[in-house]
Amino acid sequence: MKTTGGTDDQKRRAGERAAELVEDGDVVGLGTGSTAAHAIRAIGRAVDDGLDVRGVPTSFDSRALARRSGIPRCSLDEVDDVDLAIDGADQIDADLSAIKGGGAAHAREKVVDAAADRFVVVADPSKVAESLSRPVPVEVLPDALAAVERDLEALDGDPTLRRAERKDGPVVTDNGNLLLDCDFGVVDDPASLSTALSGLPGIVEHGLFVDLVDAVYVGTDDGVDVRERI
Ligand SMILES: O=C(CO)[C@H](O)[C@H](O)COP(=O)(O)O
Repeated sequence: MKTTGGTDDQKRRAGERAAELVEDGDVVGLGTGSTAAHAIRAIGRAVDDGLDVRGVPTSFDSRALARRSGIPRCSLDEVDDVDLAIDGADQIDADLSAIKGGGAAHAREKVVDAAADRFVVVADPSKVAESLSRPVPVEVLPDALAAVERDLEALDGDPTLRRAERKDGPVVTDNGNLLLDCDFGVVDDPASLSTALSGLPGIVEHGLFVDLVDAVYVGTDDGVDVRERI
């Protein structure tokens, strides 16, 4: 379910510009995916140069990259506050609602990103859309799979179990759960759908991020377009 429309240079520009927002003493949410990885590497270089930060990883991969980049790490329950979170997205609309979870990490991402005083999405231009229309990743307790599939269909969704690429069987998240990618077509009202999904028993977390994003940094071929929540 990864989206790969943008170039690595576009992603790098977005990630590196967002990393410049990090200030000495900050606690920073470290997002997941190829664009957030550029931010993590840039923060690591700043740590080498003396910046004092702690990173709260959002996934196994972002924790490993933070370690390799030399960023001191902590968990959310060890800090009173997250100053800034930098994370990628699979699609982002004109109101800065986003779909996340292409890397199956949206449950922890939502907890960390929502805890941040400021949440900045880093993206390439292929992620920007007028309306959300990609399938929404839904993390599900394994025992609840069939019941959640039925509930999603009742919401006019078309769920597909995400399968692993390099093994037979389903994707298992960092939290030991399964993933349904649920196609709702064009999502006319992300807030209502988000509320409906959050109310379904067996759903651990879904990938609709509504009213959470403060700014989007879109890396282009020659710079970075910044969109701030108004
Ligand atoms: O939500 C995510 C992981 O769960 C990622 O942030 C999202 O998939 C974007 O990844 P990339 O920057 O590699 O396109």
